[in-house]
Amino acid sequence: MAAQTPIAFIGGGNMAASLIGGLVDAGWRPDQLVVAEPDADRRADLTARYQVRTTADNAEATREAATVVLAVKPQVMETVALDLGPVLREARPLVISVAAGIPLAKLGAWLGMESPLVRVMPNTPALVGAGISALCADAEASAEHRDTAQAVMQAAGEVVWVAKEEHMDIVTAVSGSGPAYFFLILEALEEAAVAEGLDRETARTLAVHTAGGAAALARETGDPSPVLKSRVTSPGGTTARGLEALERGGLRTALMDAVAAAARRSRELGS
Ligand SMILES: NC(=O)C1=CN([C@@H]2O[C@H](COP(=O)(O)OP(=O)(O)OC[C@H]3O[C@@H](n4cnc5c(N)ncnc54)[C@H](OP(=O)(O)O)[C@@H]3O)[C@@H](O)[C@H]2O)C=CC1
Ligand SMILES: O=C(O)[C@@H]1CCC=N1
Repeated sequence: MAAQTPIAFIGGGNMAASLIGGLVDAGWRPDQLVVAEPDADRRADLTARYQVRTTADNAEATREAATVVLAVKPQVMETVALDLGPVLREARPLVISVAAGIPLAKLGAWLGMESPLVRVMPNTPALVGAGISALCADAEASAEHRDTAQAVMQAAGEVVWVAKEEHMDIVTAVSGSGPAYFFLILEALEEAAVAEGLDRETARTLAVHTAGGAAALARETGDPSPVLKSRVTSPGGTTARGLEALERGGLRTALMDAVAAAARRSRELGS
């Protein structure tokens, strides 16, 4: 049967919704997307927000698709993949998994097919076209499959290819989970400003624009982080005192621990 719906999402949770929002914003027509999701409220919400078609039936969504994005939790991936295997083996769409930790070989064994499979680690800024996705594919994936996966993910932001699949656990800990680290910093900065006497709206505006501005400066100049940091830090000034307090408080070590812990969890999810 000819593929009528280019992309089916299996699982319509937070990550799928972020990708769908990014794709629709980037010009994908809602009728090119279908979402299989067990929760009726969630299905209604996705249709209301993005006008995409939804179904509770994973196999039905899969049969129509040229590309299938597996966006369920790693803990339910085995069940979902074992169920969908026969349909996927017959329809032969490109399968993209966004699940943390699950290696391609394991997914392939559950599905009963080795290829075409692409493993992707996206992040939620995909919703506003500002995501970054790391991709890796097995040796069997053709250039066409890689190009298709890249085109889908590029609609939601930047992409990087990762040569060694084992590095996907580190990617997950840095850019997959990373938005949450920055949101924690934003939350703390906002609270601190309010505690010092600023109104909340002004505090939030300052915190969000400062984070966005710092990221834009790093991206557009390409200058190393220590150099950018030193340009903010006037000798004997305010920033030096602030940075001293952050180092004393262990922010650097805490971030290193966070990435190590998240990468460890990714490996656990895949074992
Ligand atoms: N959130 C993020 O920032 C990122 C997440 N990911 C990956 O994306 C995947 C989804 O994560 P996330 O969106 O956060 O999780 P969510 O729980 O928000 O989404 C998963 C969705 O899948 C649904 N679901 C459960 N069982 C099935 C099933 N058998 N068939 C179809 N759908 C099902 C869930 O429904 P119900 O709630 O009713 O169980 C839920 O709506 C994970 O593998 C995660 O590792 C990757 C990168 C970033
Ligand atoms: O928290 C998680 O497990 C997922 C993977 C990366 C971001 N969210």
